[in-house]
Amino acid sequence: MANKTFEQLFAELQHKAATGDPRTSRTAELVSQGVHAIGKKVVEEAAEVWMAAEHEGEERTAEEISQLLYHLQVLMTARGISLDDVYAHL
Ligand SMILES: N=c1c2ncn([C@@H]3O[C@H](COP(=O)(O)OP(=O)(O)OP(=O)(O)O)[C@@H](O)[C@H]3O)c2ncn1[C@@H]1O[C@H](COP(=O)(O)O)[C@@H](O)[C@H]1O
Repeated sequence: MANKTFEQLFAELQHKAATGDPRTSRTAELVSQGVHAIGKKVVEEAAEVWMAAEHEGEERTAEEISQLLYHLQVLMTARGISLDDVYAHL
């Protein structure tokens, strides 16, 4: 049961990055920290996906994947890359 789709999350993050308060929005906080800090989170979350897939269950792995997808979307937002920009390469 999904809380939201990939596209819905991306739209929410665009709004948070533009209007969110870094004190209350994780997205606004990360975007204010910049691409370098967000990139480190992407690498960290990717490693956690790998470890979960190899050593933990499906639910834990899915949770880690959701965190990686979130941080990738934050990186896209910070760089001004749209979903269509990415879909064009799929
Ligand atoms: N999907 C997510 C999401 N996934 C992961 N995270 C963040 O990523 C963290 C998980 O990474 P870590 O375990 O490394 O957390 P941490 O150790 O506290 O991170 P550090 O500060 O130490 O780097 C979580 O604690 C969240 O802060 C997310 N933060 C927000 N969202 C969604 O994004 C939308 C906008 O959220 P806000 O910008 O916070 O309003 C909402 O729909 C949220 O549900």
